[in-house]
Amino acid sequence: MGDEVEIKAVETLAEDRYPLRRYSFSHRRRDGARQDLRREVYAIGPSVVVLPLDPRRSTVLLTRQFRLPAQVNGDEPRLIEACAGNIEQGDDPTGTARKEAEEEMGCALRELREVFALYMSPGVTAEKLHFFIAEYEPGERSGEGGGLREEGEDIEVLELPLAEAWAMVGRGGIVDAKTVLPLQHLMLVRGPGASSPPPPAQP
Ligand SMILES: Nc1nc2c(ncn2[C@@H]2O[C@H](COP(=O)(O)OP(=O)(O)O[C@H]3O[C@H](CO)[C@@H](O)[C@H](O)[C@@H]3O)[C@@H](O)[C@H]2O)c(=O)[nH]1
Ligand SMILES: [Mg+2]
Repeated sequence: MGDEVEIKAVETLAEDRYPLRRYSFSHRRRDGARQDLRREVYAIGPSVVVLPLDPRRSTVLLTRQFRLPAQVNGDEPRLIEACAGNIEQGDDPTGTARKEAEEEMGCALRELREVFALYMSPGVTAEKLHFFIAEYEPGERSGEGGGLREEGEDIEVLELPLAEAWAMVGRGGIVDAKTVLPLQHLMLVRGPGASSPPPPAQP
């Protein structure tokens, strides 16, 4: 990078859950000219996304929770999502994936495998998401899930056949990118799996 980017000033515009910072900087354009710019960055640290799969029945565990930005947009606000959470200082991605799966879905994870780490909105936020595929057993629950009530979480747990979850993406029933990506990954690497739907089961 060399002298391509020079940060000149950083202001914190807001600091509640995460800091919102304004950077004044100059950078070198491809034609060699220097340009001064100001950009705001929502300084969210790394997070995890975890999609648990029962490989025998080809089902996945998902969550449903209220999301204010969808409400503000006039969309259905109770979004179906893969379990996700921010990595707290001192924690690592794998530990956070296990903790979030327990808190949000009451799910004890077996095999846990990171498949990719992606920026979801790099024009706006520094947040990078570590995506995990995990395995779970339908009978093994560590708790009720639901999230942390004291933090305002009210999370419903859904168990769906992978093929049905993927069909919902096509119908617009799943509109969250961090959920579509691991579902698509599973469809690519293993296909829909079990051909007959599993019996209804509470995860
Ligand atoms: N006080 C306060 N609390 C907040 C705010 N926003 C969220 N929270 C609380 O902070 C916790 C966030 O829970 P996580 O499980 O860590 O995050 P998430 O809401 O599931 O969102 C995850 O996915 C997003 C992508 O879709 C990510 O952008 C996000 O960083 C995180 O990884 C929840 O208890 C929520 O109520 C806020 O503005 N103020
Ligand atoms: Mg969460």
